[in-house]
Amino acid sequence: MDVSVKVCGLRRPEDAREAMSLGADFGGVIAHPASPRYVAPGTEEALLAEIPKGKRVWVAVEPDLEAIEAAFARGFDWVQIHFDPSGDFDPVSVSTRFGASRLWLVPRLANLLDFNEDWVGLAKVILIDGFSKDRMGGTGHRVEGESFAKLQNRHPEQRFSIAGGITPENVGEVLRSSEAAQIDVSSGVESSPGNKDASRLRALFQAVRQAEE
Ligand SMILES: O=C(O)c1ccccc1N[C@@H]1O[C@H](COP(=O)(O)O)[C@@H](O)[C@H]1O
Repeated sequence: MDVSVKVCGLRRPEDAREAMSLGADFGGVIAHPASPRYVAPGTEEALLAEIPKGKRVWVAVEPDLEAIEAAFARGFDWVQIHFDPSGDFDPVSVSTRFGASRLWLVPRLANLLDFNEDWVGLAKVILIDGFSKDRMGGTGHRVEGESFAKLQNRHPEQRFSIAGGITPENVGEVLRSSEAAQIDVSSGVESSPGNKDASRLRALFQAVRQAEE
């Protein structure tokens, strides 16, 4: 099976160029100020020049509607929203306003059993990321592959992506256990937070292609 790969947390144009040349399906740009991978809205021009149209994902934590609108206006194709399901953020109103086809949703879940069936269909992709009680994303924490596979099998009509601590070394096992068709990778291909490592990127894509055979 072909696996879609998003390389997230791109900050440097040369990292985006390398990821795209290796076959990344999506490039993610983080708009969360607390992240070491933060790229301020409006300063993404050089980065976007290296990510072809159709592959540009803007990643934010509970953004307001105006910020989402502005990200689309700057040339992003997709908006990936991390949110806390126990808080005030309403994924239904965002999906209604912008349409599910342009959204990726990332509910912050300590336990996949807390997945709310009502989220199915609200977004093109629902991303399952590793949980941390202190952080909203980019945690480096793993998701249990078998639990992800069960969730995907319960909702075959919804595309899911798995994230959290995926590295060149563990991606084969992640793909086997989760049966995921889409993965999201960030800290596992970095030399330091926010800086991608070209050799780790190459190793990641090589391992993915091997797993696809
Ligand atoms: O990377 C961040 O700092 C970040 C901050 C806020 C929201 C999302 C963030 N990153 C997302 O988390 C996944 C997994 O990262 P990792 O591989 O565990 O480091 C990453 O792909 C982004 O989508």
